[in-house]
Amino acid sequence: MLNLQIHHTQGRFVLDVAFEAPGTGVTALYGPSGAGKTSVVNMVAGLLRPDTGRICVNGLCLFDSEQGIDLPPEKRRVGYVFQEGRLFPHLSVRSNLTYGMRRTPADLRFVDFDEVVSLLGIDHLLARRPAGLSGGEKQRVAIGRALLTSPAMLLMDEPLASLDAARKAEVIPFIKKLAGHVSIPVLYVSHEPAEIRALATHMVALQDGRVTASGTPETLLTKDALASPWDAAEAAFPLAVS
Ligand SMILES: Nc1ncnc2c1ncn2[C@@H]1O[C@H](COP(=O)(O)OP(=O)(O)OP(=O)(O)O)[C@@H](O)[C@H]1O
Repeated sequence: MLNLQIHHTQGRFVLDVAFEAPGTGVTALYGPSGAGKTSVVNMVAGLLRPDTGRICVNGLCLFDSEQGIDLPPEKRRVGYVFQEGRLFPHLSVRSNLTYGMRRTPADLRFVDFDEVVSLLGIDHLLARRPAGLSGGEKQRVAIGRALLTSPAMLLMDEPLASLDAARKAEVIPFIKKLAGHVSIPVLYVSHEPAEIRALATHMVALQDGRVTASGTPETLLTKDALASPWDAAEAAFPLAVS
């Protein structure tokens, strides 16, 4: 189970978020630009410190302001996949993959190199450098690198945002397969309903720094349940720029 309850003020933006999500499978963090999705993910990763609150993953507390717990990022055992992969350009795909694995103590490793390479279909890419990969291939390698640290949780912040529709369709089945393969929670930021329907078993909708809904994509991604705040925001945008 992921239990999160945070309060944080950054500039004029107030984040007041609380939700529970399953301890395995993909939970989508859904909402329009500026809702606070990346801030939440960065707080789980330990890159941003909430003013107050509590963040626990499957019984391990990463942050608890009342108890004075604030684990540094390297102690949180969280794998992070960013929008644009951020692979090391000077290293081969194999060395990119083994980078995090080598930094994880042997007794904490539960993910096997060959297993991940086969799961993500990247065996034929191992000798190449990132510059010689397509966008979809780069993201599959970035996912493999994060997974090979044997994380207690995987954070994915719009990992498909830089890809076109065909590349997205190529990567989604791999993410789905890996989420079914490992028993850790995956927190997946997206503002695309189709992506969420394809991948997530649970979703949390954010708007203006608050949770507006939490439940299954099937129940929440209906026009009545979620469309109105989005439609209103999107309808206002063209007026604002005209
Ligand atoms: N360091 C900061 N100081 C002040 N405000 C900030 C800071 N970082 C983020 N914000 C504000 O916090 C709000 C939430 O930002 P965040 O990046 O978490 O949203 P998001 O939902 O991930 O958006 P997007 O989908 O565009 O990435 C925004 O209004 C942003 O301008």
